[in-house]
Amino acid sequence: MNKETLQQSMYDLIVETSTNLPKDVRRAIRSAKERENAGTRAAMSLDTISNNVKMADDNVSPICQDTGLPTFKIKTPVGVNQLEIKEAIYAAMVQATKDGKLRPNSVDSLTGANSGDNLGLGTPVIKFEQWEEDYVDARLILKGGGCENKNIQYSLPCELEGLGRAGRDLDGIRKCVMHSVYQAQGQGCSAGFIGVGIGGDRSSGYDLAKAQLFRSVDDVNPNEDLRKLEEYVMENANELGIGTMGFGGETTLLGCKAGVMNRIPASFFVSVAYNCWAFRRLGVKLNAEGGIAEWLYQEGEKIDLTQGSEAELETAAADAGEAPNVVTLQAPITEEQIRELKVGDVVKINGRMYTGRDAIHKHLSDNDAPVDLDGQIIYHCGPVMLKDDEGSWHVKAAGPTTSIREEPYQGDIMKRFGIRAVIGKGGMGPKTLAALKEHGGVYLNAIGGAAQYYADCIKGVDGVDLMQFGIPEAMWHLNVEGFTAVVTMDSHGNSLHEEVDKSSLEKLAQFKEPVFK
Ligand SMILES: O=C(O)C[C@H](O)C(=O)O
Ligand code: SF4
Repeated sequence: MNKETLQQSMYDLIVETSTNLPKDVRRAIRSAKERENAGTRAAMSLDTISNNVKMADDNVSPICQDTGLPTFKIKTPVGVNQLEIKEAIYAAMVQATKDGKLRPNSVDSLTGANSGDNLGLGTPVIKFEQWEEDYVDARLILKGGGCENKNIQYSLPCELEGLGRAGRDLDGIRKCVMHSVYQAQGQGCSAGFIGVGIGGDRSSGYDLAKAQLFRSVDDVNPNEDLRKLEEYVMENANELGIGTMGFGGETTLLGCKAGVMNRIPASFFVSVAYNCWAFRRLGVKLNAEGGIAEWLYQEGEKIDLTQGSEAELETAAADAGEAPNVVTLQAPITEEQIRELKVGDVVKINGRMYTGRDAIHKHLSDNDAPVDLDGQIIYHCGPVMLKDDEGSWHVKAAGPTTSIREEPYQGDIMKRFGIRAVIGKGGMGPKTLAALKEHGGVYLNAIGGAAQYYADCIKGVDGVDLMQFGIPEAMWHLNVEGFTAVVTMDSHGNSLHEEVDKSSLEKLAQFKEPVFK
């Protein structure tokens, strides 16, 4: 294979995967849109997601700012030099990072240092397999961290909330899979896709689960039992009412694929890999020179998800038929302004906000803030940023990150620094809810994965602090216009997340009775 050609193919695979949602995934999202009633929060979120998918495609920019842990699966004929392919992938990763198609995402687990180019111990993941065909098949998945954190592994038999005993049989497996969807709530940017691995050990079980994510969304499982399981889960998981982003709604799951392998007598694992709606996985067949001969997962027409969608965030109703209260906020915000906000209100933000995620929250818990945060807004976000030749920073992608990781710190930090609003996704827990009430704060849920949509609202980067934490973790000072999010936790003790969790658990309990005997 020609070195340059191969490297270009790997680069194209990375860029396409990051920026262009596959056709099978688009089909699944379109069906979800068709099921949601116009005017609901779920329909509104799906419209934002649809716009975002189109913007990413048009701008050739990341669909979601979290370009994940890139995982390559490569099948090679006997005699092909796998080391050459590895080198080409490494070089393509570095280039794609420089070009803002990937976020620098490889972090030293002990020191926290970001390698800056996506290379490092264990990153990217490249798995090779030999096969009898005479061409190379290269596939890539960019699976982000929020959904990865919602993966779950069950060891049968076990007791499950809502569902009771899950035994060592197909019905026990069914219960685990239903539970896996419930426990993810909106935090993995639902509606999601799940890969289920039945059997194996703890590591091969997860590998099998993840391998299912390389199946086409609309294929049919050739194993009769697994086909029934997949169909059952698709039909019933959507009854849980978790909905897009966990806002409640008709579609919670967009795909379910299960695979099976043998186990040893003592172990019986059911492993579930959860993937967000931003299901970025593509593949190519290579020719003898290393050029792209064919793209995979691209059968059928390419759906423009924005076609036929009209609802905008601000016109969407909190409940069908009822227009939401739309409030414009500009920092510094007063306690009175915050106390007026209620769950379901739509907020449009103009002016300044500061990004802060994991490293910043830990830092602020025992250090002073680099800026005055009194009355200010914190955005849980790790953007993709590029510096131009003049040294100015530009936002390439900037959606929210999962807020629950900041639960141990958030309440204390808000009170200590006088922060009035935090924006993120997936909601937060009781400690933050109590702090919002006591201090007069609000939690705003942005649409997870809508990184282009939000990047477009950011009109300028006014500064940056704590760059030592790396690009995704630094505190960026952003100037925004019309940045839209929904109040999901208010200062009166109300939490939409708590409500949806409670009602979905009640619904989960309806699936307690045996189905597969
Ligand atoms: O790291 C991020 O930017 C987001 C992450 O994928 C998440 O879902 O929390
Ligand atoms: S922010 Fe949401 S859409 Fe993006 S990688 Fe994380 S889970 Fe996926």
